[in-house]
Amino acid sequence: MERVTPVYILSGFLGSGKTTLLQRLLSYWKDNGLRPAVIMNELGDINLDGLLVTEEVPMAEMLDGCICCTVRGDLGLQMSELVTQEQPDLVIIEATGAANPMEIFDAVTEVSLYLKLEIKPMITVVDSAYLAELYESQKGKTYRLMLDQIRCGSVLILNKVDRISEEKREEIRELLIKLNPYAEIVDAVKCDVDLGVLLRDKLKQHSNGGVSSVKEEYNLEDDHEKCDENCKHEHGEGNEHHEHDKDHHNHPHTHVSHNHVTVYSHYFNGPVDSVEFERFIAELPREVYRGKGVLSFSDTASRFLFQYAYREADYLKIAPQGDVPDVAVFIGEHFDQTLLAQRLSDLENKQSKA
Ligand SMILES: Nc1nc2c(ncn2[C@@H]2O[C@H](COP(=O)(O)OP(=O)(O)OP(=O)(O)O)[C@@H](O)[C@H]2O)c(=O)[nH]1
Repeated sequence: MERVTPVYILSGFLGSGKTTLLQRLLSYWKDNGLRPAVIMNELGDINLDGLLVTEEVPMAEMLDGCICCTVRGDLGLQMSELVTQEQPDLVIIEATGAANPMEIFDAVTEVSLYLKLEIKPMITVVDSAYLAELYESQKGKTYRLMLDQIRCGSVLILNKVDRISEEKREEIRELLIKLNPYAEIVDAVKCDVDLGVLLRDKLKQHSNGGVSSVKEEYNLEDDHEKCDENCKHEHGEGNEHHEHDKDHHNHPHTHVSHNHVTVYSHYFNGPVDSVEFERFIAELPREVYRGKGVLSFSDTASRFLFQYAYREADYLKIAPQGDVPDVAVFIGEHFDQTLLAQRLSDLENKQSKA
């Protein structure tokens, strides 16, 4: 009998903790004798999150665009290569934090028309601190996207509760219940949740979902028009996304646009001073809400994976395999990319003169 491959989808805003959860899920499945495969989608042209996934996990990359619109057409090919060549026990898709969740469901459902897939209900990771802030003003595209991601999740991981008060946590929990009364809500720090319970009980009840049943269950409107609008915008005149050189080693600065979302990648010519870089990160404009990269610092021998999410920075020592350039990717809404480029070039120049 032809095997059916379960597909899990991880949704959640940029920097909410999807990769953190992915790492936990992969170890859990491995400990339980299963062989998962991963599809990673990144808005930028480099897969930095993939550096955190061990080499034995088969992985397909969908870079330089969003699974819900610009690179949507690649999903079928990536999925079919993974499923036929690797024959994994399951596939997990980490969408970009900017992805419209209904469009991801639609894209996976299209693929399931010709590949035997069991589409598992969506897991949405919620950045409780960021949501708490946006809830105050209750406006903006980021806020609306977060709400859509919450409405589509069957399990909502209320992550980063270490960053909010007990009182706020209750407020946000109530908001989640109001937005999505069907979902299981699990509070977490660093997505540390009981995965046995999550996968065995909480996700089981909605399995065999797929886009139509999820839509019926949650009474969701079809968002196609909205996405088409995004796509038109992306393919419109003057969009650098289709013009830039795919070979990042020859092209130091790239930028794409996911409607309101701006991505800027900076490839470094050499090491920079760690203190100066930390200062640069601390002074990032508020419109930049996500940053990640691999860096060599002139004042330390190691290389670092740096993370910046909702004004919190984190540096992890790494020794990446293969040819990984020094790069920093910044994601935000309408921020001034030339200013960032200038400041980073200044850091590089200062270093080369030192
Ligand atoms: N304070 C705090 N930080 C967290 C928590 N969970 C994750 N982080 C940090 O948040 C940053 C982003 O986490 P990721 O797991 O990479 O987030 P993501 O959703 O995969 O990010 P994108 O792929 O860019 O959308 C990292 O520096 C994590 O260490 C948490 O519960 N509390």
